[in-house]
Amino acid sequence: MRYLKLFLKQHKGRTILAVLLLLGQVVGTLLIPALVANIVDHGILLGNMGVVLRTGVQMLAVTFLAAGISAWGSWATSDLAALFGREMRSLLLRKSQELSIQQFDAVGISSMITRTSSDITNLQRAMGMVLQMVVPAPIIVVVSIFMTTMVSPVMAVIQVVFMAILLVLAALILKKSNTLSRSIQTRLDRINQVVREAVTGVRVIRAFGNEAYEEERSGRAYAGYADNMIRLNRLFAVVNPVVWLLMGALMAVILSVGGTLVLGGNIAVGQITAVAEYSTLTMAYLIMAASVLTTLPKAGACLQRLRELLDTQPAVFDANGLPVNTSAEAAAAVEFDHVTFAYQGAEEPVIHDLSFALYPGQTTAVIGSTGSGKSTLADLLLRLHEIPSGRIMLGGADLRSLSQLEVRDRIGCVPQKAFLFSGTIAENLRMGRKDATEEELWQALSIAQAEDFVRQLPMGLDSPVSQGGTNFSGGQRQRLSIARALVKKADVFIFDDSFSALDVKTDAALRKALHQHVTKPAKLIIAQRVSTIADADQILVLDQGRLAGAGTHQELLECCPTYRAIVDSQTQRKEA
Ligand SMILES: Nc1ncnc2c1ncn2[C@@H]1O[C@H](COP(=O)(O)OP(=O)(O)OP(=O)(O)O)[C@@H](O)[C@H]1O
Repeated sequence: MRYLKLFLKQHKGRTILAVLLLLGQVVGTLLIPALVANIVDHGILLGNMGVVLRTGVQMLAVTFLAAGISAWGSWATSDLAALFGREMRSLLLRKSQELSIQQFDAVGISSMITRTSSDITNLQRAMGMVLQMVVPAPIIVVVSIFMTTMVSPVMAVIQVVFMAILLVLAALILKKSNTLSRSIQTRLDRINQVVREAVTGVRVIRAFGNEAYEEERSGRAYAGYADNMIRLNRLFAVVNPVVWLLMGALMAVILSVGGTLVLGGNIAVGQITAVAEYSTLTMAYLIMAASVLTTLPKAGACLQRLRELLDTQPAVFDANGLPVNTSAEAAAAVEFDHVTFAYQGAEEPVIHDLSFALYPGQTTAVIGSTGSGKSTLADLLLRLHEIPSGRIMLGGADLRSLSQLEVRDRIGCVPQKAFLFSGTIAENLRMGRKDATEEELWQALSIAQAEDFVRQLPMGLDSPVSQGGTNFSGGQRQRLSIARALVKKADVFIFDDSFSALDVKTDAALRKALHQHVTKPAKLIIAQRVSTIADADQILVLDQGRLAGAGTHQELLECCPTYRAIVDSQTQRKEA
């Protein structure tokens, strides 16, 4: 609700305009029955043609005016609702960028997509309908009851009784639909998840002949959703007949009582017509309002899911105002100082008391068995997680005293999974630096050993990249993602297992080019292949998050059993 209130406050002008237009529409609607009573009682019954014509023209004018205002009102409310949707989506996107990787993973990609698409669409729709159908209802009800009381208090009581029955019915349905509506969005999350997995994992599914299992799994997700929807629709299926029944009954009672009053000479015929119209109007607006209200639990559940996310405090945040404690004599580009880190819920830290430094112009390699914490190390340097103990210095400044933007601006990273965005090659390369010239892009491609294949593409730098970069091979994707990082003018480059999809020759050529052309920044190469890292200035050997050794290839061969074991395992594999 807070976000809704905030939005309405921020867009006070538009909100007031929408409400005023709705009021205009209501006034127009309420004027018609009064004019009808006038035309019947003072025109038709008295045979006064002048009144009939004048009132007829007035009715036409009011109808046209009300229709115009109503159209403008609908446009204004739809506009407001669309703006609300847009702002909520922006807020959500901003928040998803602020959350730490662990917090993001806890929400899940599928749920994030459902929240950004379906949840906000539901809210947007609900907002438009509330403004158009719920807000006018109380005014119509009050004015109708007042006007009916003026004609006959008995008929006003009849109106109130029928309204009460309708409201009780709506409340019962609302209560029942509440639980169902809440679980629908969660089931939609599940559908999103299975469909996403089935689509992105289509190759694996086919390779393993798992189509039947996937079909069964998605079938279960669809059935769960459909089951809930069917139950909800069944509930609403009784609403229409009951409503028509109530309307019919109300008309019958109003006309019978009204007829008796006319025959008794207590009221005029036209007044019954007006009361009948007021009753129809009131019931119609109440029904519309009630039908909107029945959708509110679903919108409420959506709002709750969005609030959960928007209210989450990012685990990693910028320490605004903290002095940047740069030590002037810092020689290291990066320094890990007794860093320990554990994932949430894990019993053991994944990084234990780790200390090392990266120096400008030097290449540091990290090697270790799978799961030894190599990628986590890179993530910590990018400040994707907050460290509970120790400190990481970037250019002599504690990472925590720098803004996340600055940290990521000074680091060029090639993640383990080469991911490209849909667009063109040039657009992907310019992600790190918008103003990079074509010459700089070609230079980065050349170092990344990607120049040849890009030059062979008919559209060169403007060649299209499909979502995730699936129109390129694994090795091409990796080289493009290396080039993308190199376009950035960074102090530190991280290559997280980025050479694994390259053949040994390309791997060697790439490292040679890096050595020749990327001379000033510090380079951190995470790798599995000893051949990739053997010529590094410094090699760090990780073993279950602990530093098992540090030194050059030769030094480690002599004094680090873990490194020797890795080297032996790879040489034996080659010999075998
Ligand atoms: N988001 C996460 N939540 C919980 N545990 C995680 C998460 N990411 C990694 N881990 C755990 O942390 C440990 C280290 O993972 P990490 O990815 O850093 O290893 P790695 O050395 O890079 O492995 P690989 O060479 O296979 O890429 C693993 O045991 C892994 O299960």
